[in-house]
Amino acid sequence: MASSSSSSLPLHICHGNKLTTIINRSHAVLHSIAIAFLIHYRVSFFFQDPKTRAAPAVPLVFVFASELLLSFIWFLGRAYDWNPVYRTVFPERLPSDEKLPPIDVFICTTDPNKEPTIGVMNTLLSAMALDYPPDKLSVYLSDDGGYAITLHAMREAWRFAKFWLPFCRRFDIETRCPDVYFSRTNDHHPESKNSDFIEEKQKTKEQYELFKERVRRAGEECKLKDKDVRSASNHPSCIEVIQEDSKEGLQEGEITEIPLLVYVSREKRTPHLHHFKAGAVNTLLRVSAVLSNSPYILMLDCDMYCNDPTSARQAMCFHFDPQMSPSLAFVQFPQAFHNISENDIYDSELLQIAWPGLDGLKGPVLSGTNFYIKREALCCHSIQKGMGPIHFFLDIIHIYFTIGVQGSYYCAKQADIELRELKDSFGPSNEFIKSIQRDYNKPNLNGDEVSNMLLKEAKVLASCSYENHTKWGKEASFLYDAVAEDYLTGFVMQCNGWTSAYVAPSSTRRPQFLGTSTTNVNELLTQGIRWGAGLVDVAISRFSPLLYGPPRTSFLHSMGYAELSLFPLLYCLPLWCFATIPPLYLLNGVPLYPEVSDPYFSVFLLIFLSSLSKHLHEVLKSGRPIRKWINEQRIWMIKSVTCHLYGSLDAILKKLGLRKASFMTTNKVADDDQIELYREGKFDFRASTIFIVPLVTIMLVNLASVAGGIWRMLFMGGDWKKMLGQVLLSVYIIVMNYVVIEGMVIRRDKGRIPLHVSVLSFVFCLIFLLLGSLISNSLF
Ligand SMILES: O=c1ccn([C@@H]2O[C@H](COP(=O)(O)OP(=O)(O)O[C@H]3O[C@H](CO)[C@@H](O)[C@H](O)[C@H]3O)[C@@H](O)[C@H]2O)c(=O)[nH]1
Ligand SMILES: [Mn+2]
Repeated sequence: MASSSSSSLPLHICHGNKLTTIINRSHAVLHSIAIAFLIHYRVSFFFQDPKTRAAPAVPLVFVFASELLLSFIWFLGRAYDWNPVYRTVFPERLPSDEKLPPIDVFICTTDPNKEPTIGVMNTLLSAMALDYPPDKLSVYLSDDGGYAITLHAMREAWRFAKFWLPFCRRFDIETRCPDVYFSRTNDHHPESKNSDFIEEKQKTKEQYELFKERVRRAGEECKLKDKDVRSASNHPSCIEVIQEDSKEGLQEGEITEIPLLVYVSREKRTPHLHHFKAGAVNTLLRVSAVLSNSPYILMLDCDMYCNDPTSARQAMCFHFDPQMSPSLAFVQFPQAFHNISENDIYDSELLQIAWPGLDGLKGPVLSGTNFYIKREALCCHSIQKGMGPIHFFLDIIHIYFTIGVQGSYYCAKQADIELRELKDSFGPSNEFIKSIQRDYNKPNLNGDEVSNMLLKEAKVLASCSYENHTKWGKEASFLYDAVAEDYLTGFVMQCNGWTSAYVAPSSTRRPQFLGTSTTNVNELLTQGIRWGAGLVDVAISRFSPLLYGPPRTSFLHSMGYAELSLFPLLYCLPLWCFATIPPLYLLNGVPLYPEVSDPYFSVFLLIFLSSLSKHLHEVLKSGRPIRKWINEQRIWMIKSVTCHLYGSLDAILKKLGLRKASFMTTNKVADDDQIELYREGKFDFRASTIFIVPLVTIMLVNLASVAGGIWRMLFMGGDWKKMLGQVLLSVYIIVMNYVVIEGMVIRRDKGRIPLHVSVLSFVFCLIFLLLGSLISNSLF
């Protein structure tokens, strides 16, 4: 609990759920006992006389290893159940606007072909229209491709903002992303019948249409220009403060307060590593430090618009809490999406169990977007309490800069040493070093000398060689050691003593941010490779949570982080094993599980049902239907055997120096027939063969095994009691992934599985079963 400075009422409250915690902990105890029995059963098998064993040891080694891995990852995940907390905020209790601190908003974009410019501008406009004093808001757009269209569209967006912002403010509009607002057919605004409102709305809408048309036209012109002048991976830095070029559009005497708007395209040269989004954000961190230097930063992906304009005030409820604020690095809001269909076949709506779970331990994971972070925490990572040594150095630097050579010799010399140290960490820019100490500083950027000097400095800070031989990306700012820069940076900050908070919207509030999710198999799994690789990058790096976490952060907190970083790897191995080895032995009539009459059979069944029902409980508790549970199970299996395998491999190969890091940006453009398939709830199997072939092959292997197994029981005197475990496992796989069979043999539409993919998979399945049977028979 916290109390506001102006009243005794709390700005936010934090609550747990005792009953759920009791259920979770009891479940964990029972499940652990069952796992202990399982381990006992398997271990005693290996102590049996090899001549009298019912099954060969080799497949059982794989199966047992998989069972151990699954148990281990299950154990790590218990950290989320330990003490999940939920938070409620009361932004209306915040002190008056004058006391609110300034905020810089960072938005990243990289490729207008995958990230439509109008969408990016909508994100930008929604951020400019946040319910926050406009003079305390600065919006930066990082354009990693350096495209002329983006800069051009930004100037247009600025012009449109002169209509959009006053309209939103005057009528207190809730939906401040213009595209979403104007595409709604019914307006529930209390003044929707008021003629004044109708007129203003119509006028603003016309301006919006004009704005879109100008951007569209500019897009066509710029396409030609961009082609011959520059390339996305090779261009100089370009920084522009977008501001008034004419009085056009403004009525007599009308002044609109518009946040500072800055276009930043960092320099890119081919041999220089640019570190993708992390590199872009670090550039923004430096550039904004000399232009506005706000103590708080809101980070947004270009496809994540502000859906609740009060999110900044919600975040401030924590930053204004005197108890929490000194160590609080960031407030994270959930990643929710606007384009998810009702049946959500790709399980895009993230069930964020880890976030409240970690929030109750020390703080949730940083999710890359939708968070308000303290500049100091991001920039320096180390936590400075009161007059720590860094503050002392900074004070000396301050004296050095203010009194210069006339200062005492001692101070100057001491400052020299410290200045050199700071430059070693943060690079050679004096302006930047000064900004570390200086508070908020929004210069008047109206073409005067100061602004020219600052813009020149900003360009230096955005050059591709600026970070050479500094601590950028290594010890300060967004770290470069993993493609999941967000997860890694948040973890290291928390290991350095910072905390964080997670705020899901309460039932009466709207989601604070809404983004675009993947709506086809190819994008889903391509993104899954990057996420998988990014997380495993961390698991096998010097920051591996179980090794790096304790004693910097609690063991439970490290366990939670370890679960996230290890799950792609630790699920893909056992799932591949269960999808192939038990069915292969089922086909050959060799039991790998105890027979039905054996009491240990119930142990296996119990563990299986206990995991499923725990998951079902989580889904139902969050208010989702059973269908969500099925989707989650299915997508978990599909991702494990495809993208998480490739992602883990990618991370391992990078570690061995056999591959370079890459970041495939998600495509935010969807074509009509793809959207139609998605709305109908049909899988779009027009995806890379490397994704579909494993799925189809596994399905064929399991189908063949169940059919072969039943044949054996019926006609070859097989004992069903011994094989039931394997039959159940394969049937479960088949039932949960029925969509694959449907895509292979039933569907006739465009999104079905192409014949050649089925044929190729059939060949793989045949090879696996033949070779596998040969080997398994020779093992006896
Ligand atoms: O070289 C690059 C590559 C990407 N981006 C931007 O990074 C953002 C995220 O990229 P996207 O392709 O949309 O990836 P997602 O998988 O949707 O993003 C999720 O995963 C990322 C980590 O992989 C996080 O950084 C994001 O915040 C999180 O939303 C977008 O705004 C991009 O424009 C850059 O600025 N430069
Ligand atoms: Mn995205």
